[in-house]
Amino acid sequence: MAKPTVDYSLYLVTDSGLNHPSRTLLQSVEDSILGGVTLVQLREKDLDTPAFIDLARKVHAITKKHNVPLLINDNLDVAIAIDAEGAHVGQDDISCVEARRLLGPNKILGISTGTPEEAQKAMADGADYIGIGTCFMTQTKSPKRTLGPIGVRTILEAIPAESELKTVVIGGIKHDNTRRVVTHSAGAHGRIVDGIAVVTGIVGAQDAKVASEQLLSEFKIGHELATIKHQNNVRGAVQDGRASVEDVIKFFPQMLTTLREKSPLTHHISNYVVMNDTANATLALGGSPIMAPSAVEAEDLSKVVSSVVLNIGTLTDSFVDCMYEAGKHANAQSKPVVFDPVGAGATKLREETTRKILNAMHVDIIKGNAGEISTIAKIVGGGDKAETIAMRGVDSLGSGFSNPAAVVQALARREGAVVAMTGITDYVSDGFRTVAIENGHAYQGRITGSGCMIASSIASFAAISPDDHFAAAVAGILALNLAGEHASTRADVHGPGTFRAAFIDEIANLTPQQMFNEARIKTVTV
Ligand SMILES: Nc1ncnc2c1ncn2[C@@H]1O[C@H](COP(=O)(O)OP(=O)(O)OP(=O)(O)O)[C@@H](O)[C@H]1O
Ligand SMILES: Cc1ncsc1CCO
Repeated sequence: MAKPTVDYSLYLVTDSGLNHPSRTLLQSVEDSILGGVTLVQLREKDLDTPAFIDLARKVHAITKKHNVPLLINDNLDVAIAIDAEGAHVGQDDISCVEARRLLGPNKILGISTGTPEEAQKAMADGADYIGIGTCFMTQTKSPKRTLGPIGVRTILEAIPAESELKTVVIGGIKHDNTRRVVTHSAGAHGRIVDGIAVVTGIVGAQDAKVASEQLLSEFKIGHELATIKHQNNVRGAVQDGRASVEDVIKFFPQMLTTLREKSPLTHHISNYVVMNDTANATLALGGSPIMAPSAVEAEDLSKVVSSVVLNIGTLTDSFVDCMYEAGKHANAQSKPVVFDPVGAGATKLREETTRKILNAMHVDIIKGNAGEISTIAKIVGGGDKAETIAMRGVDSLGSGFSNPAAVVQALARREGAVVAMTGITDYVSDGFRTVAIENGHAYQGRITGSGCMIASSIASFAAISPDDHFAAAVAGILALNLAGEHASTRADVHGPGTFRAAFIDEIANLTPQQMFNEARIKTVTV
């Protein structure tokens, strides 16, 4: 028989130990197929071969009835005995070459991979597909390190665009992270995972049919979004409906007026150093802050706030737990998330936390100084050849990137986010529109938290500009830079201390018209 064509979209991997107590494994398998599962793998680590064969025959009867291929985990004898459609092997099991020899050319063969090298070897050794994982921590495996969508992307990018090798992602995939995993792991050359492999999310569910329906629907949405993102990147042009930079600037006075009328509430998980200043800057601008670092209230808050700021300045485990919760709920409710990776390059903990946050949620706007942005470029990779900018503590050292506009534009495209990089000149890009903002005053660099206040200002503008976060980021920076300029010329400002107070005053005094008249913003063509 010829090798069956396989739809990898929703791949059920069974585990008797995790099956919901109210259902038998056979019931879960059938329910999941009725809910849309397209491929089944029978994984039984503790059964001897005769018992495994017995169970496999029963499962096979169900999968055959519904025309869904069945693969057997690890035990090739079982796969051959029941004439399953194929097998899946791990890195420590029988080799891929040997498995192919035993199965013959017309059976489906998959192998688990966790590195680009393993993926390339699987391709050379004749695998049909690879399982890429572990993506997130799971009940079934406790790996030393999880890949996250960023790690999955690195593996996808190691597979040549023309290769027919199929890919599924595995490890902790649930309906509420599927969309993000699929979109965020999509490779620069356009490769998107062909499917999601799920264990607990299906067999552990009381209703495996409903769980499968939800997962399949999320996978399809994620796949479509990833395809659109790739097409936009390839097109490389301003997308239809995206306002030009000139039009964006013309609209700034109206944006400030709207912000003051609506006074959007922003959930801040910020640092101890700047918490008071960022709250006051938000109020002075016209927004409304709530500083709430407990994970316990993050879900409740997500229902009432209009945007979220995540700032890792004074990092503790409990702050980070709250960031995951707040980010997850904000994503689910389409509320913009602004990420301020304070000091990201300064220590391993900050770099790892930055990686985890980028993996755990979709960040709409990334705001950082050159050192922080260079660390993120290093984490997410992708060949934009960003130089490494050193940091000392939370401050960026040196004169910055040789081509800062190219760095922010490349990072924005790669992350599908708006990237704002502060410094003497600030750069903002959504991957298509890239600007340099010349406003601002050196005094801002002499007080702590002026970058953090900018993240708050961006979040207030993002709340009233849900369809254009690029406009929000530029407006957010401009507003505070104008306030910095105005404060610096005041007769009562004699140094950083008096500047700090005057700065808050001038944020409040800013007029909508100044947002247009005094803007020194230019488009940069990369
Ligand atoms: N010399 C300068 N001239 C003009 N503007 C400046 C200057 N230094 C800083 N700024 C402005 O200060 C703001 C904060 O930028 P900066 O890069 O200093 O942030 P940061 O290092 O993240 O700050 P922090 O960590 O203290 O919050 C930006 O809007 C930037 O334009
Ligand atoms: C100085 C400092 N240290 C941790 S956070 C912070 C404020 C600047 O972000």
